[in-house]
Amino acid sequence: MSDLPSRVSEIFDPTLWRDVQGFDFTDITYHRGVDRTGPAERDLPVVRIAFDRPEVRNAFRPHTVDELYRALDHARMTSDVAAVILTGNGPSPKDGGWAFCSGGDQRIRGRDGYRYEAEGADDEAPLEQRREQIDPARAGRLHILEVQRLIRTMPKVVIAAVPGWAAGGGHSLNVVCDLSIASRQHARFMQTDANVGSFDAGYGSALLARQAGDKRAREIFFLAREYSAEDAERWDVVNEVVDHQDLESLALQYARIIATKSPQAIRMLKFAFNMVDDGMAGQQVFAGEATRLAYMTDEAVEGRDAFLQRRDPDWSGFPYYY
Ligand SMILES: CC(C)(COP(=O)(O)OP(=O)(O)OC[C@H]1O[C@@H](n2cnc3c(N)ncnc32)[C@H](O)[C@@H]1OP(=O)(O)O)[C@@H](O)C(=O)NCCC(=O)NCCSC(=O)c1cc(O)c2ccccc2c1O
Repeated sequence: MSDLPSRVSEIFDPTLWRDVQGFDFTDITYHRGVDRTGPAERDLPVVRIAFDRPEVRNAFRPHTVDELYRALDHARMTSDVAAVILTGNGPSPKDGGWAFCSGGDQRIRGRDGYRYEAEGADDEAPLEQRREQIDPARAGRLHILEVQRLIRTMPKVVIAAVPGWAAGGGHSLNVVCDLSIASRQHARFMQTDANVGSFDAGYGSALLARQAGDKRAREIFFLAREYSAEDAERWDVVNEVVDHQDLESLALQYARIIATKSPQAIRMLKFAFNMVDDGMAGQQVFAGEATRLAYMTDEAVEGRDAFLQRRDPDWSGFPYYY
């Protein structure tokens, strides 16, 4: 039996998870679901990835985004993982506030994007000192957009479990996830981009308009008003609202149900849902999986074998289906 992981969040149940080895993350946590009820511990087909900067409402800096990308990409390439839960640890040790993610860390935003801090920088330092800690050799980044694309194109279902604030770039991350569950007591939503002179003019706005409708999406961005979990459910920004204590268990339940379905059917469906909005890039992702299916057929094997055996392919056994 593996050791129980530490309780990274007040609503995290350590008996249901193990640490994923091989990573030394500072800004996120990464766990694999486990079933410890039987005689032998068994991995479950789900991982949990969480922002772990609760003292700043889980705002992300470039380093956070690097870690998030690595964990998601690892989950993408782990062939017995069906679903990913993306959430935020909490509450804040400073004031007890909960957050999913409050977007880019405004303290290290430069004119070219969000800036890396030098090795060993003090995360508790006051604002002026933080600016001095910025690494001048590294360009500013906006690569949360790369994370959005990874969530969108990974052949697994990504479930946002929103325990508190989803604001700015954190609001957009919720929009990009395949499914969302929100805490009745603590989840709050606000699209603050325009307050701080930023704008997610990609998925964060266009996909929101698909989900909530065009007028509502404009309202959410233009007025930047706080809205509740119940509003989010009514406006199709989340799938379900649940009591705070039950948030993670419901997310896990979603993931376990998804894992009972055909992996092939789930990835074809995810990419089919995306395709109409993702243009030729969406077609490419869907088509890649269609090619994989084709490779599994005798017809495609005949094409390959004929080439390798230096003969003409014999297609006679393969009708022109209609
Ligand atoms: C999220 C809030 C509405 C929560 O309000 P609340 O009153 O509950 O909490 P506080 O405001 O007191 O916050 C507690 C504590 O956390 C610090 N903090 C919160 N958010 C951030 C943040 N984003 N960056 C840095 N620090 C943050 C806050 O200062 C307090 O610290 P103390 O030291 O005082 O304790 C509210 O906090 C809020 O509105 N936050 C800001 C939300 C925001 O505007 N986010 C940025 C939007 S822009 C963005 O995210 C973005 C990023 C990208 O990379 C993009 C890339 C490409 C296109 C667009 C992008 C984009 O839009």
